Amino acid sequence: MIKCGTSIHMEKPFVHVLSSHLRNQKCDHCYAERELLSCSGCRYVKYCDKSCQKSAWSYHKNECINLRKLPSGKEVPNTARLLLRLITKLKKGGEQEKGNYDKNKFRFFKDLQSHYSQIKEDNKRMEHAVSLYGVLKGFMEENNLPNFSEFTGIYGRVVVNSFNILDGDMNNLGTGIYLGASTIDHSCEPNAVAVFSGTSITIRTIKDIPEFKWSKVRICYIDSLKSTEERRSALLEQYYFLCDCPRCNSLTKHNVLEASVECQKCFSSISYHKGESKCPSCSWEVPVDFSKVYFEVVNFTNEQHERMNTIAYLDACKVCLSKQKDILHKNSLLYVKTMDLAFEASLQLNKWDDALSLGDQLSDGYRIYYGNTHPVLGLHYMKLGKILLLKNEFEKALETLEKAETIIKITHGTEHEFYRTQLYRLLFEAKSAAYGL
Ligand SMILES: C[S@@+](CC[C@H](N)C(=O)[O-])C[C@H]1O[C@@H](n2cnc3c(N)ncnc32)[C@H](O)[C@@H]1O
Repeated sequence: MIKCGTSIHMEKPFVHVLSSHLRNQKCDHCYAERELLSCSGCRYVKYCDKSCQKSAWSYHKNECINLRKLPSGKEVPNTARLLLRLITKLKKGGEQEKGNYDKNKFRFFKDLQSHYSQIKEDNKRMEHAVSLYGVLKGFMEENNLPNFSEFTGIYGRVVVNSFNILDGDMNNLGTGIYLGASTIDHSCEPNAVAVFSGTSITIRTIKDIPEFKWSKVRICYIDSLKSTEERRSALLEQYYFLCDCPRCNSLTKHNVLEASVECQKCFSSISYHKGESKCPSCSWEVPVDFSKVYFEVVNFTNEQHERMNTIAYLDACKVCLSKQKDILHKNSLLYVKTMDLAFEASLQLNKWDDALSLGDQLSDGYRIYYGNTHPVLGLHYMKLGKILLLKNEFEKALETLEKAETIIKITHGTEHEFYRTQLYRLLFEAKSAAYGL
């Protein structure tokens, strides 16, 4: 038995690339945020010190020559840089590099799934591949560039096996390929999670795994705050498989709650979208004319969510929430998604009272859709704890931060920098203030 909160795999990236929007803030090699020195060759990438620059030279040297020619202010797409590094590495012996995922089990880059035939049939992906091939042609000598068919195989392996490299706060920092970790399949009800220290990946169990086998480890490839239909179509579109995990397959509590309405007598959930029209708890019957107002609310909310694709507006969220009141159940997906947007918007506006009341309810929604031991839930409690500290509500802050600690100890571990620096500091502050130390 492997207990939850165990690190079962650690690995450095086979290749990685820092997102270009962060190149003036973070070291291109270790992703640390310090004072940076530009590479004297290209002036495009920056490092925190000479040692990082030296370590990065093996994969930067080739791109450096090309980045020098780049007109100032022009950016190279992240995937193009990743591919450039990858192709160069494969040419220089990387094909023989093994990525272990167990003591005696390993894979080479060629062993990664490419979904070659599906990619060839996928117009969107083929357009992307053609445009990246064009960028690389401008960057590489022709004899170093694989032919287009070989390139499509490499491109397929990249899109199917890449990990988003995240910081402790779950902000996206870059993209990496990890040969060993890429063996792990997906489940919408995962038993493991990937966390990062700089560019290194760690896979940690978030549930106990009896009779541990690698083939039983599952991480979640996508955001869980989605309906079964949305998750399945995202996985099919991006990874070319139809998910048949327990959450997708059965009538689990999420499945029932996804599109549920609120019983107007006892506030239980009624799985209206799935055809239920009677409250399973008190037998209250949904009125016949209910569907008109239900679909009006659902359509209105969906339109607003689409408008808030890049930025959430607190006022718009509040209008949605007031329309949803007494119609959608508090744990229905659309309600939770609206709360999620409203919470983010209130943080952006420093509206702490709004954030606290939204955040409290949102915790329950997160527990349902992300599960009890997910980094998103741990970070959420941390955000609430910080606000409570700001508002001098020290005892509540401590209680909330302890909830964060219980989760982050499992998902990140106490050795993770995020725990040691950020969470530990907040806990110390809350304890000192709560006990008057
Ligand atoms: C990163 S790879 C995972 C390892 C892969 N199974 C392998 O053997 O290389 C991602 C691919 O694995 C397959 N896969 C992952 N999770 C799956 C699941 N739950 N059901 C079916 N196929 C899955 C899909 O083909 C997907 O594109």
